[in-house]
Amino acid sequence: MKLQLALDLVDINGAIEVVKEVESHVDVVEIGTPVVINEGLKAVKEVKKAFPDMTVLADLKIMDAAGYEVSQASASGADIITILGAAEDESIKGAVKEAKNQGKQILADMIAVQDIETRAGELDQLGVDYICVHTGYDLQAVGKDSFEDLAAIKKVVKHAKTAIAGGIKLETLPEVINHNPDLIIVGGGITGQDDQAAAAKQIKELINQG
Ligand SMILES: O=C([C@H](O)CO)[C@H](O)[C@H](O)COP(=O)(O)O
Repeated sequence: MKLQLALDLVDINGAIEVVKEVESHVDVVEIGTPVVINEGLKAVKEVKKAFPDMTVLADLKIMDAAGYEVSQASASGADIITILGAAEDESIKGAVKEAKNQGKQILADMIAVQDIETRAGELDQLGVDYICVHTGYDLQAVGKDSFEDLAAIKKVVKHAKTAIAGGIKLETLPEVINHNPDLIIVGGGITGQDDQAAAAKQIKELINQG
């Protein structure tokens, strides 16, 4: 199980400062959708330039023009790029093809997918590298989580790695770990803490203990 730090509510300098604090405890750094909306792919480029050995994920949540958008994120230094699981199969295929050409990976985000199990099976066949169950901010606000969805996709996914995101904190981490996803994505559970390095360290230690 790997740990991905999601950076959503920072600017480029803020992102670099957070990564400096926590880099030895995280495996992947996510440039979150709000950061890309505010700063563009320059945010991906600058973070990758500052931390060339770090795996950087660009959370573009692609819905269309997938091959082109993957090519642009890849040129900016992203190692993993996200597409919405709800996108058309043609878009998924375009993203996977371009990522393979560039030696990059695709994470399909299942946010707002209704039939999670069926779609996860299809995405697995379409060749995405990760399938991520995700309770976004707006559903977190009404008390939802993604544990059942993770169990559902683990039943059908044969090739892709599994991931979970959305409101994961130290208190909910044991339940996440019990489900054994390949990638655990934590944003506010680290960035919202007074001591971000200590929070990341504690989370990583728990993950390593399995
Ligand atoms: O993808 C995310 C969200 O849609 C905003 O872009 C977050 O990165 C993801 O939910 C992880 O962040 P936390 O929920 O704060 O852990």
